[in-house]
Amino acid sequence: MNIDVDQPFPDKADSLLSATSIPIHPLLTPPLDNLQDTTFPLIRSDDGSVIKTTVSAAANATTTSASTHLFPVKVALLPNKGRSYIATRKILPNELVFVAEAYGTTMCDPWLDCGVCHYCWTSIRHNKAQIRLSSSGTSSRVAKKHGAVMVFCDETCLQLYGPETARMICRVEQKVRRTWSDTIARHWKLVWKPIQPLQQQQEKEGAATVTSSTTTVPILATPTMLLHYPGLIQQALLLANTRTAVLNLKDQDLKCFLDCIWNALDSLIDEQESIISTSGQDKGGRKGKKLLARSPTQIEALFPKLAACLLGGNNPTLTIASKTSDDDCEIIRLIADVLFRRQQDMRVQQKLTVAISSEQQQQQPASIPGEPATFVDYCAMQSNELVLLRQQLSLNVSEHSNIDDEDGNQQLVDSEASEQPTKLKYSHNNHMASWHHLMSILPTHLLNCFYIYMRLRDAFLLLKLEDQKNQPYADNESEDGNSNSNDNDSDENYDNPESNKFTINSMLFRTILFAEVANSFGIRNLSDELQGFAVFPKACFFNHSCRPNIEKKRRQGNRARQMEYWSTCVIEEGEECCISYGDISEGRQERQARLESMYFFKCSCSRCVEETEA
Ligand SMILES: C[S@@+](CC[C@H](N)C(=O)[O-])C[C@H]1O[C@@H](n2cnc3c(N)ncnc32)[C@H](O)[C@@H]1O
Repeated sequence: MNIDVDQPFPDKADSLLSATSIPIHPLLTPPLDNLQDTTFPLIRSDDGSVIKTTVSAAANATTTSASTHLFPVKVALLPNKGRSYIATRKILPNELVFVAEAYGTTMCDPWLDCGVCHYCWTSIRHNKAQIRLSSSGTSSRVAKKHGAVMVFCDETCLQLYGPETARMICRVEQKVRRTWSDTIARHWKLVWKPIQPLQQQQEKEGAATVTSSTTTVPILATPTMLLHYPGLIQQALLLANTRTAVLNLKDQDLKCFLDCIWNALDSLIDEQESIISTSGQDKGGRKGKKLLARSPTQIEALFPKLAACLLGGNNPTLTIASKTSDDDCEIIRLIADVLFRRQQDMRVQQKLTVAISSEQQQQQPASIPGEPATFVDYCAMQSNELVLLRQQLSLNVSEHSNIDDEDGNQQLVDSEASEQPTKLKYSHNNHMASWHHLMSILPTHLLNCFYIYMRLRDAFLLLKLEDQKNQPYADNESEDGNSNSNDNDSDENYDNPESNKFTINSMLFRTILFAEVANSFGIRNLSDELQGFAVFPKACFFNHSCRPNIEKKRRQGNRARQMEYWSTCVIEEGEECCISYGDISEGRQERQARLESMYFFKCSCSRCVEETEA
């Protein structure tokens, strides 16, 4: 697999954080208080109890910046393995070398309301604090059974988790869990309103070309036009129009191909959403007047209809009123959790920017090991989007070989794809034919990602409308219905701040989703049952070894949201510190096959190298 592990997403982090000015809820990120009452290094006896505390001179000397120097590991770049933790000094057996805090977490459905705390994942014994939203208004049996509920040991755990985040996740869940209505969606007519005809725009701005790493591709649209779906669909098809061609794309081109498709999907969704929310413009054509011309039932049917129209024809497993999949809800909860925590980070960042002068800011280290993770750390994790797509494509490229011609040459199934840009006439139907061709060459897993994204966008739209209904322009409209606002008002002035929290685009969605893939840790109880999963961005630099020298353990009590990393043997200074990703008792071939299919890499640990040589 040819993914560039040395250059994952980090460059995106800053732009994602600053991209929007979404208001955020209060800071509720728990402090890593364990660091204050723990002296390092800890030495653990064989039975697990801490028997000896020897504080090294180096650790003693650094009393100022809490965790910076406490952990005897640092991130280094290793050949063929990307980033990894290495020891900064000799580590003795049974030392606690690292503690990581979970950032995004989600509970598996069966555990939602069965006495496991959403914050610390331990069984709730005594008190119980709950965030529960009424399940009224939803006809889903699943929603009625579970409702939208999150339970916590007590107020402390709830506060540490964040009551606002919990409430918002419950609201999202409630919307996601309702069944999409087949009947209403069937009668709902989508209105396709091109923002600007393609040909007109091209004539005005002239055609251009872009050089990808393999080919020179004519750009069918200028940068402004790239925001609209016809140009994006054409662009993607010019890069690859068969499964084999997609599989053969170099990483950079494959990313470009995916960007085009996701942006086209965004454009198609945005167009429909904007028709719904701006069709009631006032006489002056003022933007942002959310006078809804559609009935709530029609609005509810928008996304089911869109999903059927954009994905249905090519995904036999998808029907309009697809049953709520528990798996979908689990990942949606995780994405919502990360999204809302990102907003907390933005609040903190804003505060920091005010409090710290720019000179001081330059002195701040980018990321301190052991400090609570932020969205920037989340983005720094390796994204597995490309490698996952390649895996899924190669799995079923042979099943769909009829899409390629007999010689394996690329075949333009859709005649429009071969047309010259200047001859193109704007026709929504033509573009939809190209779109459906694109969908037909993508693996089902990617269509499912689109589906999850649409369910999330749908839930967010409904929540925004719900909030708007509760606060209908009270501040902006006088009794006679005329606006009191001046012309400089931005769109945001019409929005309720709460609604602004329900904002996502495909870039953010992909960043969160594909960093989670193969980077999250399963959360298990003492009986080894999977309760949920969580992402520990700072622990994600522990590479795998089939002969690990680090063992991970969940902390106990209400620190169970933290993961501890203990040495299992002597680790010399500069040596790589590795955990094992799952079972290592199998033979070499089984181990390697599992690692490749689950984590997308060929293991190059010392044991695998030795066994291969032998
Ligand atoms: C959780 S990440 C670990 C951090 C990663 N090295 C990075 O730079 O972000 C897992 C990825 O690290 C690489 N990796 C981990 N263990 C490895 C090993 N034993 N051999 C080769 N690559 C490994 C693989 O690319 C794998 O997908």
